[in-house]
Amino acid sequence: MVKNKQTVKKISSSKWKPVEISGNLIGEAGDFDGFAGLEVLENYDSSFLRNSKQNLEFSSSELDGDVFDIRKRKHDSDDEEITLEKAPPKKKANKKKHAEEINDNEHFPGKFVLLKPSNEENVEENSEIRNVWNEIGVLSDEIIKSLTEMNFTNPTEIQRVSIPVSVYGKCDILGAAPTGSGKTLAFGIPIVQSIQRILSDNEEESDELFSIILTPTRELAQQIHKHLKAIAKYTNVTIACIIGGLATVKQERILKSNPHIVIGTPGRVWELIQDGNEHLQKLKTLKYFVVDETDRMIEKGHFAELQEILQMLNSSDDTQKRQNFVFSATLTMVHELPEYLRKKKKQKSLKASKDQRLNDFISMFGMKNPKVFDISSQSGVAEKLFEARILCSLDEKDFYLYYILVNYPGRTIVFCNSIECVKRNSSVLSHLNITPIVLHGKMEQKHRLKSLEKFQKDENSILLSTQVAARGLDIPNIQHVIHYQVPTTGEDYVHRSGRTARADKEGLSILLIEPGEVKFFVKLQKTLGRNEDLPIFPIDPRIMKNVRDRVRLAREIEALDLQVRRQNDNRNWKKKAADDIGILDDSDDDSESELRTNQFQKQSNLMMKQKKLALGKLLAMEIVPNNIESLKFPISSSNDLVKFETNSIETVKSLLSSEKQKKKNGGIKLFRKKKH
Ligand SMILES: Nc1ncnc2c1ncn2[C@@H]1O[C@H](COP(=O)(O)OP(=O)(O)OP(=O)(O)O)[C@@H](O)[C@H]1O
Repeated sequence: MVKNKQTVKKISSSKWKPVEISGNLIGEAGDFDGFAGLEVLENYDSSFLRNSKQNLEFSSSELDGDVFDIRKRKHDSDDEEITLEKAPPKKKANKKKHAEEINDNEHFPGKFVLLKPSNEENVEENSEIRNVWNEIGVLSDEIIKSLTEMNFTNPTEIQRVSIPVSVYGKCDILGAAPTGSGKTLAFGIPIVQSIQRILSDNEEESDELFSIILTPTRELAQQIHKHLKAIAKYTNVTIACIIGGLATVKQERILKSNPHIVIGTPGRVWELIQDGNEHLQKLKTLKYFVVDETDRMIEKGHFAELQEILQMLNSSDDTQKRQNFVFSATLTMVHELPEYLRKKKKQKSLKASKDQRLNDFISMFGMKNPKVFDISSQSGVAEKLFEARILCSLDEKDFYLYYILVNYPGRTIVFCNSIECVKRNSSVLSHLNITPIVLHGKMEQKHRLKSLEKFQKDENSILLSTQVAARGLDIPNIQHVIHYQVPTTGEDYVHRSGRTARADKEGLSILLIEPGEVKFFVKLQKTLGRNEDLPIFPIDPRIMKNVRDRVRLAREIEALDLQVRRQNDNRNWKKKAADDIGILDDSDDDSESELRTNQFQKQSNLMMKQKKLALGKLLAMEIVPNNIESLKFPISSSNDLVKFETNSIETVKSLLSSEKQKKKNGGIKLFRKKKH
């Protein structure tokens, strides 16, 4: 009967208690075809399985034999069996309220049972969703209730594989999964559930600091705060957000209420620790530590404070009890090491291997029992992301940007590499009656938040942003991401593009490349391990003529506007300087220059007025000529005829299908990323 005895490590009886496991778990138990119950049992947290009387009776009787066949009971046709030591007889459980009677000898004969907090009233109404989520482990009713409310009927892939190991195994987790694949809840659910469990064990209210979650941007911290509050809505787990740019006093007040989870940016968290904040001093006994977007967090600019926090954490005696979560879409992306790490490691090679990279994280975070889940796609980007590019001169970038924005409505983010570029594009687009929302790191925090709020309200809004919006932001239904400039690293490209095509939706990323940026594009493709070019986004030349006329006028207006602004600034500066040192501004030279300035301004204003009038006329006309839909246009890459589509994703799809057809016929390469 027992065929696989030797494949199972003996588990000491003192550690063994029953767990109901349905569905597959991922771990190291390769011998069991992905069924990782054993790994879980080896590492499980004993507090998780405090038994009620009924459970004890059940477990004792069920384990009253030397062989316990988890697998057979799940899959009757399988003949593989698993040997476990029998459970020792137990004393009666003392906290009955905590142990829900989900084990039922009749319904689950022979199943191990995991105990969890009870909330009977929700059981029925959520049973369907519960069943699906229970495939990966038993979540509390309160969490199931939240998931139901959020309409999250299934765990995502990263949640499915990592939650059981986090919850049962209490392992440190290194998780790499595509953008928009639900990594937040992959660490959020286990943490909230574990704290909920501890709290219900302790009957009294707890003022412990259980978890700190660090993120690279303030907006991301706030988003995670909102997300975790939603999942913890029906639990008594309390969560606070501590970020820079907001009043410290207010945040200190929040910390006085001793939240169980603190989410924040490393700068502000470290500042408050240094200021001796009482609650944050409990950091040394932290149970769950998360560094989201970890690869970004170890880059210059964030690393200093994170390192301080890590030093404090790792110097504690309780380090071994801490569970660490390290997540990013680009965690395992092999890239050039930052210079300071290279120096530290005295490494000549610019590239770190994937293993080296993971080992760096493991030692940096003092992980003792790490499990790696790398489910990132081969192409590095989200599964449903369509990608395209446009190669053009620097001067033409504005034309193509406007072309896309005006022809393809839908929520769009345009990424620029600098604040200056964001400001300049914002001015040009405003003259074209497109009012983009602006976001960059030099804006006041409250304006940053307002920008994001505004962006989320209008389904056709356009956000012009620097890198600050690249990571983690989860804004629903973003149709396009336009890279106005080529991002300087593969990671930046993946994260920027990842603002669209989230949570199983389709999205499109378009790169605008000028000749000077080709080298960056090639580097980026290399980092992403690609050897095929991206498809060229089809541009209808019949529309381009109108686009050029409009954009040229808008740029001329912008240039005049800029000159006038500069002159005004200059005049104000001179006046202020004269006032400051008490000089009267009435010399002949000064009045002559003043006269010249006034004259120039008058002329500029007049020209501006004329140009605005001309532009107004153009803007009042249709940009897409009549009957355009009925006539196809040739695309520059192949001279094939393409139909003008009003949906950008459909445009790329139809292009891809014709490329595919050609490839079938032995023609050119197919550019679309391959599924792995
Ligand atoms: N199980 C689920 N079912 C449906 N939607 C989900 C599920 N889990 C998370 N989501 C939703 O998917 C979206 C993306 O999740 P999340 O922001 O956690 O992605 P991410 O993997 O962290 O992305 P990024 O790498 O860009 O930070 C969110 O809107 C989230 O609410």
